[in-house]
Amino acid sequence: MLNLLQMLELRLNQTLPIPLEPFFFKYLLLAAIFLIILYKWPLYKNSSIPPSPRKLPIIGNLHQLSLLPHRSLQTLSQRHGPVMMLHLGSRPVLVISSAEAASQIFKTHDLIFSDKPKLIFSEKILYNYNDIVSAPYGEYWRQLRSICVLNLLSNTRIRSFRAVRQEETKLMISNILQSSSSNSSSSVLNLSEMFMKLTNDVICKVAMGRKYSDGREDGGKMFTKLSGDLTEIFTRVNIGDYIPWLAWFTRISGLDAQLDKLAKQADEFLEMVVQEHMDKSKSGNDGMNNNEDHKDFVDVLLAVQKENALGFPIDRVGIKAIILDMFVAGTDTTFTALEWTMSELLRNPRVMKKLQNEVRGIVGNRADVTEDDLVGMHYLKAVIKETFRLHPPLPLPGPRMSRQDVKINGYNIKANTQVLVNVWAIGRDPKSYTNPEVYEPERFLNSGIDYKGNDFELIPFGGGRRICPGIQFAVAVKEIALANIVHKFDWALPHGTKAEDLDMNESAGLTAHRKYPLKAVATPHLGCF
Ligand code: HEM
Repeated sequence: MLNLLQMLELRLNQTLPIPLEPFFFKYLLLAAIFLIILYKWPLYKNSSIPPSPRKLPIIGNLHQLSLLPHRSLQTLSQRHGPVMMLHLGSRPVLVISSAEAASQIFKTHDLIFSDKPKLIFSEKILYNYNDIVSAPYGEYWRQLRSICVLNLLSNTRIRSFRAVRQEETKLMISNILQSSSSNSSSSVLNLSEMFMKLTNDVICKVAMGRKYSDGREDGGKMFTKLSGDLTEIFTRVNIGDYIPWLAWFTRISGLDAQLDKLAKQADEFLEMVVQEHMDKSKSGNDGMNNNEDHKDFVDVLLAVQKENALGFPIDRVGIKAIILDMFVAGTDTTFTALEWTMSELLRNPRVMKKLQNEVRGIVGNRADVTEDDLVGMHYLKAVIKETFRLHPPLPLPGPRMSRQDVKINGYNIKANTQVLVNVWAIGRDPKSYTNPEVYEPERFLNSGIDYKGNDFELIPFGGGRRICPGIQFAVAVKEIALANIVHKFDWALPHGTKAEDLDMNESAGLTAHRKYPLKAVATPHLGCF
């Protein structure tokens, strides 16, 4: 080292017009080394703040995120650890990538992390944070959530919609049967489209009393356009949410105007739905809706409003915001879950066969699988868990926010820090699962691990007090659809595509759909029709 310094000193003295004092030279060199170390040295050498990849001025770490941020974040966390601090623009964002660290967010410090940050999407579309998904933690959120949990998504209410699930599944099965018996190219089914229609129809019927997917004049067209636009807008990142002084970009990029237009369309549609329900109720023309079992969500919410049943008022905006939440949070996620499950089954014929054996063993040649049959289908439940593990529909759920300073893994986290829990990376963590990249439902057969928020290695629905209230709703739709599909048909990929060649890429956006729709060919199973 000393020799190297002396050589450098000699070299510089030969190059520069004035000779350097040896004393000055050494200090110059030491300063340079110090600066290099400071630049190279990761921030986490300061043990009180979480490790952090090197950031650039202004954009912070934004350049390190790809269109599939859960994958880029997994790679970064493999270098920097399961508790890592990024800067998205000027915004510090804590990224959590292990079950242990997630338990600190969702359990140990759940109350501190129960807030949501302000994002332009929520402001414009979700009634200025007046819905459940984006409301700040506090009394208003608690009230809406309790309406949702007690009145809309309770076990009793979910059970009461059993007939809707069965009926819509039956319709899907008859559409599959129709296509499969034609010998034309239409016998290749677009399963993604079918699953989307199924979940949309179930949620429309349950929430608003009827389907809107038929494209009819009275709301159908409006709804179809609205749900397409909502899905599209989820793929857009608003740079102004991360670099506040670039908020003007939201305006010139057209996003601002697009959000305003979408918000107006959504409100017009919901206003029409609520008004229709009120008119029916006034005219006494709401048919069976006096029967608690046949009430849709709008009926229930109007009754809660009228009777002040929960001891606090709920206004019209609150009602519309809750109904909108059911779509925004419920349709895309549930359909995506079905899409990935069927993709994995087509890619893993061994698992498909084993599942078919279980379902056919229980149901036999009866025409329909009923919800009572599902109780004994343990392999089906393992298949669903394994798919949630590898393909959580929300790989990186919307951020939470810390409400006060707190310590995570010994690191100081300041109040108002956004937190992203990388659910996708947690499901593939080799510390929690052996051969994590392999699709193997058997791993859940003799395991108590569930997705209801207590086992942090499997958290597709999040955790803590803001855990998804729609778990049962989503799983009920998924189980009955899946069991019927594998019971009644044998499945193959189109045009002789080999199972291992099925494209499994994800699309960009908050919900990770398949990048390309899932297409397959169905052959009716003898004796099931
Ligand atoms: C497979 C389907 C679904 C998945 C994977 C899913 C996942 C999630 C996740 C990850 C969260 C955020 C939780 C957190 O921050 O910890 C959430 C919140 C929420 N979900 Fe779901 N969800 C699904 C279906 C549904 C359905 C069917 C509904 C309603 C009908 C629903 C309604 C909600 C609501 C209202 C919230 C906000 C809860 C709050 O902030 O208090 N979800 N969901």
